[in-house]
Amino acid sequence: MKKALTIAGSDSSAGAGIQADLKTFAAHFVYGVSVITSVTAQNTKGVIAAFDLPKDFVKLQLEAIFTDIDIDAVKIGMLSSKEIIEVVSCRLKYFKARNIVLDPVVFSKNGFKLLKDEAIKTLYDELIPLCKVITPNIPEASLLAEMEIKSIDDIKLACKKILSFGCESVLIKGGHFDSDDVVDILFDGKDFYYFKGKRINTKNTHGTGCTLSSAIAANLALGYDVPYAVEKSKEYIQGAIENSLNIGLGFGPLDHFYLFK
Ligand SMILES: Nc1ncnc2c1ncn2[C@@H]1O[C@H](COP(=O)(O)OP(=O)(O)OP(=O)(O)O)[C@@H](O)[C@H]1O
Ligand SMILES: Cc1ncc(CO)c(N)n1
Repeated sequence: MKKALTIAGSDSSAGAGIQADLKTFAAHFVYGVSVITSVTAQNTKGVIAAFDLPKDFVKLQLEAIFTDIDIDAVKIGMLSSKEIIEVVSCRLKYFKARNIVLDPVVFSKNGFKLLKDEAIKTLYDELIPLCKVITPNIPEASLLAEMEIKSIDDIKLACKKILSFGCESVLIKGGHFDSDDVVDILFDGKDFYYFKGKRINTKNTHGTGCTLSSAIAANLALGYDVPYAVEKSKEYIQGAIENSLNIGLGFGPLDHFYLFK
C-alpha cells in the first residue's frame, strides 16, 4: 500500500487541516500518517485560536515517521511559524522526502492568520525549493509573487514569479475569482495547464484547499505525474464540493467519501 504524510494543523471541526487530509488519503486508498504543527480551536464559523507545538516536538514526530515508514508523498499545510518551517525543511532534506506538495496556508476563511508575517521569507528560502508542487489560492499567490492578481494573465505572471523561488511546479487555484467557471492554472516552467470546473453555489467549502492538496499528494504517491495527479484531484474536489455536508452553522465540510455512496 502507498503511504502519504500530512504535516499540518489540527482542525477540531475536521473540515480542514490534518483531519481533512487523512480522510482524503483514505478515500484514495493511500495509508495516511500525520505530523501535527499546531492545534486550532475551530468550527465551521472559523478559527478561534491556535496553539503551536514546540518545534522540537514537531521534529520528534518527523523522526518517528521517517525512521520507520517509507513515505511516497508529503502534503504540507499550516506551518504557523518560522521555527516550524525551519525544522520541517531541515528534516525533509535530511530524510530525502519525495513528492512534496505545499499548500502555503496563510489565512483561514474567517481571516485568522495561520502563518506569521515574519515566516514568509523562510518559506521562500528553505521550503519552496524542496517542493514538487505548490498550491496557493489567489490571495496567497498575490502575497508570494508580490503583485495584484485580477486576470488570467496576472495568474500566469504570478506562476512564473513563484516558480523562480525554486519549486518544480505551481498550481494557482481560482476559487476566489468571481466567475462561473473555476479555473486552476498549473505551470511547470514549460507549459501552462488549465483545469476547469463549474462553480458550485454552496457555502459548504470548508477545507477545499487542504483537500485538493492532499488529493494531489495521494495521486503522486500512487505514481501519477503532476498534470494527471492535478486533473484527478480537480475531479475529486468538484464531486466533494457538489456533495458537501450541511454540518454546523457556518461553512460546512466536504464529503470526502461521496464516491463510495
Ligand atoms: N464554489 C466552488 N465551486 C467549484 N470549485 C471550487 C469552488 N470553490 C473552490 N473550488 C475549487 O476548490 C479547490 C480549492 O480552491 P480554493 O481557491 O477554495 O482554495 P483555498 O482558498 O486554499 O481553500 P481554503 O479556504 O480551504 O484555504 C480548487 O480546485 C478550486 O477551483
Ligand atoms: C488547521 C487548518 N489548516 C488549514 C486551514 C485552511 O483551510 C484551516 N482552516 N485550518
